[in-house]
Amino acid sequence: MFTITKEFHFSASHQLSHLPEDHQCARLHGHNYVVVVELRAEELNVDGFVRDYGELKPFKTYIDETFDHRHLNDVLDFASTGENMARHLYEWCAGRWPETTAVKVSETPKTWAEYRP
Ligand SMILES: Nc1nc2c(c(=O)[nH]1)N=C([C@H](O)[C@H](O)COP(=O)(O)OP(=O)(O)OP(=O)(O)O)CN2
Ligand SMILES: [Zn+2]
Repeated sequence: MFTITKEFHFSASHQLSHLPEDHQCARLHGHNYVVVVELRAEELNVDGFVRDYGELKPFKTYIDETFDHRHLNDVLDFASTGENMARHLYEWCAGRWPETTAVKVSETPKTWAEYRP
């Protein structure tokens, strides 16, 4: 089994308004997000790739245009927890690249949320 990963970055603000008022994440704040997409294949293609990293460029475009320097509450119809973001981004990738196996999202240098169905 072969596994490849590629990392993407964006900066955004959000507010987890469903949390109690005294929760720090209920306040408006921002993160420098890191997203890692993982793809797997039993066999390599004729180029020796699981998939060319360059083919993931539309994901960078999607992230840049949809999330970068935006307020996530304005662009998402679900609460922007790391877990929900990871699932949303996994579904976006898996709909295009069937080799997608997981997406991880980091909000801070110490935290990671992963969606792996
Ligand atoms: N399971 C989750 N818990 C939390 C999420 C999340 O998405 N999933 N999000 C947040 C906050 O938005 C943010 O990520 C901050 O989290 P936290 O690590 O608690 O904050 P600090 O960086 O201030 O933590 P320190 O331990 O003080 O460094 C919260 N929880
Ligand atoms: Zn946050």
